[in-house]
Amino acid sequence: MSYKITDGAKAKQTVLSPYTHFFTETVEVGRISPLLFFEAGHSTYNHERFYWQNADKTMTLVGIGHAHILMNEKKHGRYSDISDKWQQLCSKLVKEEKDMAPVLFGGFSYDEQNRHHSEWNEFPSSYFFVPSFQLKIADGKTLLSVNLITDSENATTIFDKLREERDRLIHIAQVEEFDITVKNKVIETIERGKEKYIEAVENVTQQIKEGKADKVVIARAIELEFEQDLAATTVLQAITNEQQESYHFGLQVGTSLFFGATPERLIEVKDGKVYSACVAGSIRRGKSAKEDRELGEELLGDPKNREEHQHVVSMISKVFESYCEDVLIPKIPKLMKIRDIQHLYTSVEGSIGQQNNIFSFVEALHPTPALGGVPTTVALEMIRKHEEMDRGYYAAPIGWTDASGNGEFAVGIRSALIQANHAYLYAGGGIVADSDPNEEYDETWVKFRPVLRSLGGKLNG
Ligand SMILES: C=C(O[C@@H]1C=C(C(=O)O)C=C[C@H]1O)C(=O)O
Ligand SMILES: [Mg+2]
Repeated sequence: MSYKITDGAKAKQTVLSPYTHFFTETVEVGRISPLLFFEAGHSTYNHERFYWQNADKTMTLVGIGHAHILMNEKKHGRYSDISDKWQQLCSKLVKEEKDMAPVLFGGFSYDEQNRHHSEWNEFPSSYFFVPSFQLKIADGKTLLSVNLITDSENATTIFDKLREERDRLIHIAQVEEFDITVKNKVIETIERGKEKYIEAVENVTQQIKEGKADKVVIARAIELEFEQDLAATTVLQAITNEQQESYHFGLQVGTSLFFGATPERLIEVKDGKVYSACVAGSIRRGKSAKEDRELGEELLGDPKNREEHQHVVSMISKVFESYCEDVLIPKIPKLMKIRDIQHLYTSVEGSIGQQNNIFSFVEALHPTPALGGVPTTVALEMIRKHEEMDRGYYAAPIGWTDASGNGEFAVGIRSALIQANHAYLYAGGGIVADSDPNEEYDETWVKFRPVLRSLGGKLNG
């Protein structure tokens, strides 16, 4: 058996047998740039990598190679399926290490009941993997782990080879140069179904006025074609420089890369505490500090945006009230200012109840009314009917968990999918009774900006 166990999303998952063991070894190393480590995996593990950095930069994770893939195409029970499989894997851990560092990284599609033939064909309903080589920068330490999940009798020999490979990757990351000056050249920008989008917003607004729903988030996509194929590391490098105060993520599935810079946390579990965030309601940044402050005040006092926001607060509060103790949610939103946009923001925290793990929170929360609507089921029906696209992993949970149950999922907005020389960008907005289609259209352009700029595209709107 070689240490490259699988090949892309279509590969078989290793079958767990009574003889399967999950071997892991973590060493502390000198400083390594996470992006250079990601790049070091380029030639051998081109389609088997992930990148993650949380918004306050206290957790950076890079994964290279597939030690094990967990995925499913389930319409029901997909969260507990991944959770159970991860628990099973963890029960195979050979517990020689003090520090159980291995993580499971991946995501879920937005709507498992609304998949079309689209650019998302390579993405299953759920897709996670344990990387063979994992870089984790947290608590002032740079840790490198090697993970091997196997029932082979030759595990020791395989693991020795993996250690050699680890050293080779570290060496490349520390020594080789990486050209960050590459400029992508856009040769075409296609707005997909602009009229359809406007119509969808009008239609949904009308139905909200008729009392059929309170809020529905409608999204659209633009497609860019480039002169040359895009390189994953270059794209990630650009996005991390774009929007500093956000989560930066990249997930390779098949030949695609899903990446973005999202300001929105879905759920974090950390040592018995849980955190979420309500991010909804938007206005642009001002050209001067004064105008910026005025726009912020306008947003805080605007009934339409406050309504968009309050729906999110109510729903997340309900989930926290029933899943947690010591729930803490401020009564009034604050402003979250990021490079191109200001949002209304309310923090949410609680203490985790015993029965619940991170996947039960993901299941209970996704989609919040920030990306779905109120009532959720009605909103999802309207999205399926009017949006007429496959959101894929856009607006969906993406993140990681570890063997001790800690982890974090962000909402995959301000994001795009990349395939060869094409990029597909997605953005939407919360529609309520007072929404105006043209203003919503403009708001999506502001939300396209960070990803668009990182790819070298032209900014409209
Ligand atoms: C739908 C998106 O963002 C969501 C919609 C917002 C709004 O309409 O004000 C704000 C933040 C997010 O909850 C997106 O970025 O695509
Ligand atoms: Mg909005």
